[in-house]
Parts: sequence; C-alpha cells; structure tokens
Amino acid sequence: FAPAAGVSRSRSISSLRMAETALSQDELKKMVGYKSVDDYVESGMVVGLGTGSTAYFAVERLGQKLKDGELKDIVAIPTSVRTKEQAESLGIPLVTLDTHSKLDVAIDGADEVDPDLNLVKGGGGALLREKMVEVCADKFIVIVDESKLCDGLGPGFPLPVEITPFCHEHTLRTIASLPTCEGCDAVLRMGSSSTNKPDGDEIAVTDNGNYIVDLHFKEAIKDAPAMASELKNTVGVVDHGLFCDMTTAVIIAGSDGISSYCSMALALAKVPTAWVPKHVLRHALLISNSQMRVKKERSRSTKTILHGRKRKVRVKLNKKSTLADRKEQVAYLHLCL
Ligand SMILES: O=C[C@H](O)[C@H](O)[C@H](O)COP(=O)(O)O
Repeated sequence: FAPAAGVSRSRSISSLRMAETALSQDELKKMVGYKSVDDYVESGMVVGLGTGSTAYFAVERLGQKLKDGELKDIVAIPTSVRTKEQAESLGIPLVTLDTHSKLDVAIDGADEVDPDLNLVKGGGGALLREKMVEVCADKFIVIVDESKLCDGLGPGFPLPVEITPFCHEHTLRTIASLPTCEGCDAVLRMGSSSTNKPDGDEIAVTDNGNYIVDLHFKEAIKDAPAMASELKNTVGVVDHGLFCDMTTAVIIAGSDGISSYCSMALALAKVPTAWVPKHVLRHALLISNSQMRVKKERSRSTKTILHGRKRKVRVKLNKKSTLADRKEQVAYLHLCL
C-alpha cells in the first residue's frame, strides 16, 4: 500500500512505538477510534456515527467526552440500529438526515482501503445508511487497523451489494453478469446481516428490510468507479459497498504507530504548520522565493522538539501560485513528514 498521487501522508508526532508492545487488534481499533474523535470533533458539530467494531470506539469516545463536558452541543446521526442503540446507551443526542442534511464530520471503519482511499464497506451490512450519511458530511474520516490496507479492492474482502427482496435471484444473476463484475462469485448473504460469514439458514435482512449479495473477486477490481456506476445503474440494486472519492482522511493504526493519509483538499487546509525534516526545510527555503514562503516557527512549544531531526515551519503559499503549484508543493512537504 502506497498512497496514490493526490494523497498525502503524515505520521503522528505523538506516534506510539508499538513494535515492542504488540497491541491486539481491538487495542489498535480503540486507538484510531479515540483519535478520530479527539482530532476531528468539536463542540457544536453534527457528527455521523459509523457502524462496526472500529466505529464502536469512536462512538464510545464521543459518549465519554460529552459526559465529561469536554464536548458540548453535539448532535449525531447513527448509521445502523446497532450504533443507534450504543449511542442512546451513552446519552449521545441523536437526530436524523430529515432534520440535519449537512454533517460537519462522519467517522467510520472500512473493510478495505486502496491507495486512492477508495473503500469497500458493508461487511457489517450497514452500507446503505453509512453511504447516505457519509456523503452528507463535510469530512469523512475513515478509521482502520493496517490489516485493511490493500493495493487493489476486491480479492481481500467480498464486495457487498444491497438489493431488494423482490426477485432477488434475478437481480443476483444480473449483477454477476455485469461487464465490470465478470468472473465474480455472487453469494446471497445468509443468517445475520452483520457478518458475511453464513451463520443461519434464513436469508439475511438489513436494517432497511433488504437482502445483501457478496461479490467474491479473485483479482483486484480494475476500475472501482466504473463498477460503482454499473452497479448503481442496475434495477433492483439499492446500493453497494464501493465508497469512491468520499474519504477525507484515513487514520491507520499499525505496528509502528498511527499514520494518517489525507486527500489533497485536507492537506491544503492543513498546510499552514507542518513538521519538516531539515533537508526538506532547506529545499523548501530554496524554492521559497517562487511560490512558497517558509518561515521557521519560533514558538516556545516548538523549542522542546527542536532537539530532534525535524523543525516546525510555517508554510505560506503565495496567493498567485496556481492550484497545481500548490498541490505539488504541499504533496512534497507532506510526503516528507
Ligand atoms: O457495514 C459495516 C461497515 O461498513 C463497517 O464499517 C465495516 O464493515 C468495517 O467494520 P469493522 O470496523 O468491524 O471491521
């Protein structure tokens, strides 16, 4: 997994060195769940609450912070019955898209994340409500442990597609014969809708009263946006688990700490202050006369960290520089962090 062009990467300065401590997968999920709320949720916000074992910890953290009074005036929109119940048990005030069509931020897990930050979601059967809520958020923050990263979506995790119960076998066959889905094995989900492992004899039913078909691919999906559009245009398909061009940032917990990758839009928004290794700072200063102004930051808080190899710099982009210039420079700085 390496971020694609247009995606920038940064490693948390407070990155915990976890190699020696070998945290469990649940502990990794808790770290990213808590970090997402700490970094992206502020008082007064409308927050989308995802579904699954990772999003669970973000909901838990939000409940804690509201209870402690660290956050106030939050309303949240859950993406499943399970999440609604958890949020209610924590006293998180809930609303719906009917009254709040615009969210400040939505936080959710994912089953797979590719280098373009496209996702497969819906392993837990909540894809429709997740997509409805998350497309309405200004920022969509994805939280995963590193096992979810992949070079191509598909072979590592079956792609869920939510379909109407009416003539579902016909719809299943139609999906399997779509050109972009060629070669996939389409399997109707059985038992509980919250897992793609068959655990019952009845057809699984989603929170919306629909069925799910899991598409098993042997090879990586070549063009996820094309497949997304073909599936969406199939009559009988309600929605699918491909979440393309939606992710603002992904926070990843791995054996060597917490990393985050973000879309260029967020990198541009975040650029004013950055931690930059010395050699990058020299380079940045060299090009500072053209489109970018880089000043060493002299705050007291900075000094404590100046002993290290990095310098905190304030980066200002010249207003006259083109968007392409800015993207190139910001990408360069972020990739070097
Ligand atoms: O329907 C479920 C959702 O799409 C989940 O976000 C996804 O399955 C990831 O879940 P988990 O965090 O439990 O791996």
